[in-house]
Amino acid sequence: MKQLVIISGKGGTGKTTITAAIASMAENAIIADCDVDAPNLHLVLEPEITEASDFHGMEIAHIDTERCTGCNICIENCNFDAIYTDHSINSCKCEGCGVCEYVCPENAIKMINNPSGSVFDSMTRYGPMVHAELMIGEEASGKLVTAVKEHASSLAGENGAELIICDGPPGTGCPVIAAITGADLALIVTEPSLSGIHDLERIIQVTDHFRIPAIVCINKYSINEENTKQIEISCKENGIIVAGKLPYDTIPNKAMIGKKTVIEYADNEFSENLREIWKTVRSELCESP
Ligand SMILES: Nc1ncnc2c1ncn2[C@@H]1O[C@H](COP(=O)(O)OP(=O)(O)OP(=O)(O)O)[C@@H](O)[C@H]1O
Ligand code: SF4
Ligand code: SF4
Repeated sequence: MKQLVIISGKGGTGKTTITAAIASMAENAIIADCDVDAPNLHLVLEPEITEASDFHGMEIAHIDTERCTGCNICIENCNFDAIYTDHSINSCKCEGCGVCEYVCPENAIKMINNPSGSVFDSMTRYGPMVHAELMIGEEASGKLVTAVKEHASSLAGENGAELIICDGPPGTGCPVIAAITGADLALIVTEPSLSGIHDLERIIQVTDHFRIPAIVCINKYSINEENTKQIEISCKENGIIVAGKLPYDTIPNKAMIGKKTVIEYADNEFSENLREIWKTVRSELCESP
């Protein structure tokens, strides 16, 4: 079984548009929305949830009021002002450091699991999908990405799937690292804006560092053909394959509004370009060790 992750560095370059299109062309695949901070693949693929499970990001403190003598040592030692004067915990402020549990002379504090999101196993018209949501204000999205990928792997095992397609998060931080971990290939969707080029360089440093083979797709290339050329030259110099280019077009927006993938929405040059990109991605996946 192979794992493809679609990432970009810069947000809004078209990862989800391209992931949804690939999901509609791939066969025998599991789709995983690893953009857990701002998931939107479900808007196009309209999954029906078959199972929901709680996600516990990090532990937070809990005070047993029966044991507590009110000495305030915990309040004095909490660096996050997370303990109220009535010795209850502000769950939004608690960082789960465990200092209060350590200093409490009455052993009145325990660290407990804090539900901070959900993972959903679902079914779409293109096969099983895993997605997730974080509760408002919750962090630990890297751990939630890992949970989504674990669910996707076990669904892949149950269904005998040959491929997991992960829509990755933007950026280069912890959630991205969680998303690319174990991937056989990263498809980097970039755009020829200055920030797109800058973030392309940064995300390639990340994939290089973790030794994940990467190829590039230049989306919205027509917004700046000079910069597009620059990206192509730089990829060539660095031995990175450019799987294809897509022009700026109204099709992706119209398709998204109609809850369709670009492949479902249009049968024209734009969708043909996407089919060619998928062919290249598939052959690179087959060649990955
Ligand atoms: N080739 C294109 N031409 C014009 N608009 C496009 C093109 N590709 C994508 N878009 C539009 O750009 C916007 C962002 O696309 P999309 O949501 O796929 O990006 P993303 O990288 O997944 O974003 P995020 O970082 O927020 O997850 C959407 O409105 C989409 O319709
Ligand atoms: S340190 Fe322990 S006993 Fe003291 S106020 Fe905090 S919870 Fe209560
Ligand atoms: S676990 Fe850390 S952050 Fe949370 S209440 Fe205790 S001392 Fe404060």
